[in-house]
Amino acid sequence: MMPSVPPHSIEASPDEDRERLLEVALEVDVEAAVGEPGTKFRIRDLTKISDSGNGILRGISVDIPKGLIVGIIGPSGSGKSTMLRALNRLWEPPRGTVFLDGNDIRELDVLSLRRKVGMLFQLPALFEGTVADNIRFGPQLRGKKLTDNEVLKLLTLADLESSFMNKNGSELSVGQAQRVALARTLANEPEVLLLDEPTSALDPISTQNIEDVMVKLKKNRGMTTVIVSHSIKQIQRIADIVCLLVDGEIVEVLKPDKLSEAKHPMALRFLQLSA
Ligand SMILES: Nc1ncnc2c1ncn2[C@@H]1O[C@H](COP(=O)(O)OP(=O)(O)OP(=O)(O)O)[C@@H](O)[C@H]1O
Repeated sequence: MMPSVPPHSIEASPDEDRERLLEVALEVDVEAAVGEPGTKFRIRDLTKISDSGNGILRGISVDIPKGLIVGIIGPSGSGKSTMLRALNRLWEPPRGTVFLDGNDIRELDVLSLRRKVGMLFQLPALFEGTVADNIRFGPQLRGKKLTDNEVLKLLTLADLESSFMNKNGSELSVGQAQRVALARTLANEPEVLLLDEPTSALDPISTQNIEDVMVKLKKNRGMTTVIVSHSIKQIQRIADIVCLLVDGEIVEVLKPDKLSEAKHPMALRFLQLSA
């Protein structure tokens, strides 16, 4: 069933001028957007009501294009994490509301989904053991043992030196541990990264390292990334599109350099106070 509200939508194709596509952006009609090859996630009328009857997500409809970085910003408690967690079923969205490459994620095997759609949280939680043990963990579950060389490649990808390989997780700073968590996620060869305030506990240099990796992954691997951040500056540095979430609703979808053109009063107030 089509939602009554047209989804915010943007499409991307590696063969076409991305800037032009971003300009066209938004407000593409549902019919045209559904199943388009440039769409990674299709979200339709995603709703969550709390046990006490409050709307946590109120009919979110948006398309997440392939190969771009999508930022989600909004006031505390607006539903950003809940929306993000729906995308890999850390919270189970209702059937018929979230589609990955056109497939309802509720119909997919949840473990395969989470391999394809990796997630990083605000604070990295490493398993006991060495950095290499952590990175090998995911592939090992599928019966694949990563060689030292493969582990090194993942470390490099996450901007860590080879000397980290045999360090124990407990010896690392939060910023280094976050990059190991990223390498561990990348070991599963995800197509999408979900990042929930991944740098809010990091210093500016570690933050920049993680941001650089995100941008490199987009450029070199066509990674689709959805990042929740409280930092509008961060979103402006790395995102291609930004969704403004207020009180469980996406009230604006804009290019990051057009944030000042937001019209929704709450969104405007939030942007002014966060600037
Ligand atoms: N399982 C739940 N049961 C009841 N209420 C919940 C549940 N999960 C989240 N909430 C409520 O839903 C609202 C949205 O929470 P969420 O964590 O998604 O917001 P957020 O925008 O990510 O907030 P923040 O920026 O503070 O992290 C909040 O009011 C929260 O208290």
